[in-house]
Amino acid sequence: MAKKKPKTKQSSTPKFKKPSLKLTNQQKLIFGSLLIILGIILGTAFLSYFFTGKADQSILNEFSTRQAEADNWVKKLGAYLSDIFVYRGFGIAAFIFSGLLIRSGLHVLLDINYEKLRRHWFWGLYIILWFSIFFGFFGEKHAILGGTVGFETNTFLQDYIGILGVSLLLFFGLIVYLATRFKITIHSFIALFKSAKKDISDELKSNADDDNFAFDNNLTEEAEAIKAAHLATQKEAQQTKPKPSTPEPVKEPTPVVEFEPIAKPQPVKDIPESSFEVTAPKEEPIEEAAELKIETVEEELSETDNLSNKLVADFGLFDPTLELGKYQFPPLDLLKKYDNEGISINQEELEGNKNRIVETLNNYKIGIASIKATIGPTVTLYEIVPEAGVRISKIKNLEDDIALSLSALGIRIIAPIPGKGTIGIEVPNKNSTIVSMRSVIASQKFQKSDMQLPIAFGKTISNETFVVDLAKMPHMLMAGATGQGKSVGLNAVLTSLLYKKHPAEVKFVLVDPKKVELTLFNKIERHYLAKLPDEAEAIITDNTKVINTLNSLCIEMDNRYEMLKNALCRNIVEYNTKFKARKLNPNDGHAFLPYIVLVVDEFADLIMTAGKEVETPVARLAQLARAIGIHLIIATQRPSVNVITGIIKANFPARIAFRVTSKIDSRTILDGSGADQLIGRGDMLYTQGNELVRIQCAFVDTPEVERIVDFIGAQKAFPDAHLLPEYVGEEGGTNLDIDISDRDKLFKEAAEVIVTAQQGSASLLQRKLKLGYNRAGRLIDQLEAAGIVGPFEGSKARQVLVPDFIALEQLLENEKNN
Ligand SMILES: Nc1ncnc2c1ncn2[C@@H]1O[C@H](COP(=O)(O)OP(=O)(O)OP(=O)(O)O)[C@@H](O)[C@H]1O
Repeated sequence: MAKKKPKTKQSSTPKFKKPSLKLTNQQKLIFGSLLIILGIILGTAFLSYFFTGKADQSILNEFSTRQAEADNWVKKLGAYLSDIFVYRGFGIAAFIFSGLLIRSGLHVLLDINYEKLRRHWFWGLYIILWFSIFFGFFGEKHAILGGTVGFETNTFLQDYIGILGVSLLLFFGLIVYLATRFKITIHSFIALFKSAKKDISDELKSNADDDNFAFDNNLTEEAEAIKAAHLATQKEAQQTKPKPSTPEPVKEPTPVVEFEPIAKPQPVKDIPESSFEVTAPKEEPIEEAAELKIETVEEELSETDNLSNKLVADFGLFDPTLELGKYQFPPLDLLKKYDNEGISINQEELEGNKNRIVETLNNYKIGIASIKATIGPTVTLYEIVPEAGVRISKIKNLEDDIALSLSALGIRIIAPIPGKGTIGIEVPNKNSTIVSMRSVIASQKFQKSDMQLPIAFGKTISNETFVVDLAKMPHMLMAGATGQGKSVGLNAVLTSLLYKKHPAEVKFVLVDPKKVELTLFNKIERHYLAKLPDEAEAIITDNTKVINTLNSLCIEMDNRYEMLKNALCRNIVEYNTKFKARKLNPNDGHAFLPYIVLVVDEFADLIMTAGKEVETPVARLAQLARAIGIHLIIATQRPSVNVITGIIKANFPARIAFRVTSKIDSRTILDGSGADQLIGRGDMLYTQGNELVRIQCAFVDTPEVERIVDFIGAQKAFPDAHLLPEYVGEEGGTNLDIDISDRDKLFKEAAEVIVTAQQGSASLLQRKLKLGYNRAGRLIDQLEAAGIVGPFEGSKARQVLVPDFIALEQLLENEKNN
């Protein structure tokens, strides 16, 4: 705000301003329609000139004589204007003037961006001149084609550079036009030839899908080239091998929608002064300010936008689901209906419980002003308003007494209920009802949700379906003693995503040390799972492989951040939207990014066996991965502090607790008690940092999951699971042919340190070069790859294979020459 520009203009360029912006709506209507009418008059006159031009020649000198009559459809004015624009001017290219006028009228009428209009005029005049000079070649016989300007300019140029020179000049002009206007590059031509070659071979192989080809034939050349690149990258992104047959089903082109430029963050210096001026809050209405700001940003973006708009107009938005275009989501029928679904109210039980609560509280001299019951699937919430003057802590302390009087497990007192001003007592129902997965998936709330990664967990105490967005959580910690519903909870999460997300949009990395819980999902490996390259199984059951996978996810995260940075996007949603709008070129390394959900079923086991090696990448992912679409779900039976360490806890704001056995466990997971008072069988507490919500988790049984994965597994899949980046562990040792260009900047210095000390240890590098362990370790790997140190020898330092500096210099020199 403080930076808002004072009214004084700086001495710099009083640049070409846009005065017409201030037209009122009435003025816009008048001026816009005038321009359109002028354009039509001009077009009609020009057209008529081709038929009546000769006849009208005689009256050109009698413009002021009223009796002289012209044959032109727009009479004397038409004849006169046509003579100037067509005959004396630019020949048939003069029609472009009429087009430009009509376009200008539309811009004024519809208040479309004026900057764009300026460009249209510029390029319009450029084309007029180009065509006029080009047709000047035929000027002697057909003067009307190029007009006098075209003919004269052409012959003038010919006098100096000859026919060949003029032709080459025109060709150059064409290249300038295509390259500047449509951003055509030599690569697009190459891609075009490649795609044309591929098209021909495809056509030879199968003549099917006439529609697609008909559509393809309509494509402009450069658009086709980029489409080819898009399709190629789409496949690459899915790590597919080239498929021999079956041409991709191409979507119907969608109608062009007037584009809305996405405001990119701009370096301050690039924003012209005017945009600061208009954002001054007091002086300008908000819409006006926004409009102008968009314009200035657009100036920069316009060329890319032009191309992407054109591509979108030609092919529609990029559709990541196209490769599995015929994929069908699992139908609801695969999920089971339960008989005891739906809440049945047992009036007697309600009354009984109410009376007992009132009695117990009365026994302790606590009066109640009112009491109200809300019946949920497993528990009923009694909300009481105590009489004035009753201390809340007094009621809270009576938890055990109330439990005793009600002779029920799992009583929880919420005092007070946040935001309600009442005290809640949750009492389990005698006959709990099952919340079926089917009912929550079928709910409007889930079906209509527009969340990125919606998860239908179950139902709240007021019997509402509870749907949350995993993308917003952004990571989830799940704890619960054995047999309390964790695995069912994980299945509910996965099922929700399977019902809502296309295989191209989300990928799971499943870690299941118990080896049984998630095995079922093997069937959808090529649809939904992600794995390390060269791994046979996508579901990870071996702890050492988990470490590699986690590190590989870290690499994926870094790669994605790089892509986002290059695309000037802040998160995956912006990035994917931009990619779909074809504003990001796959040739620049861009690709559609699916969400990645990492599910670890037994985290305690992992931490016990691998400790820091697991904790570090998990913490790193949890801290950083939210913006780039990697989300973690970690489940554990033992929510003790050495499993859920401080750093992990701090980065998992969303927590789910099923029943745990002790208050301490409850505190570890929820930062408070409550989980120890749950009744099990899917009864859970959910928190996302603030209040606790009690939920009955939806029940999805193994046969149901089996039916779903069978249904998906039977459909056409990607050729392989989604491949994560390769990660070579410290003991990996196999992938030592590290590229010279990928070497650490300190490689040479490190080599000198090692050779001087004749001792190949990472800790030496850490000390001498002041490096972290990871970087020092990487350097040692690179030194091994270069043959400067020997292989890993356990606790001993590695052998140094280069005796002195001179040998080292020689070795490095030789490397360069190879
Ligand atoms: N939401 C639910 N509704 C009804 N019953 C449930 C629900 N969740 C779990 N159960 C019951 O509890 C049993 C155990 O659940 P589950 O296998 O999910 O436990 P778990 O916490 O994963 O145990 P473990 O850690 O030993 O694998 C289920 O077989 C089922 O009978």
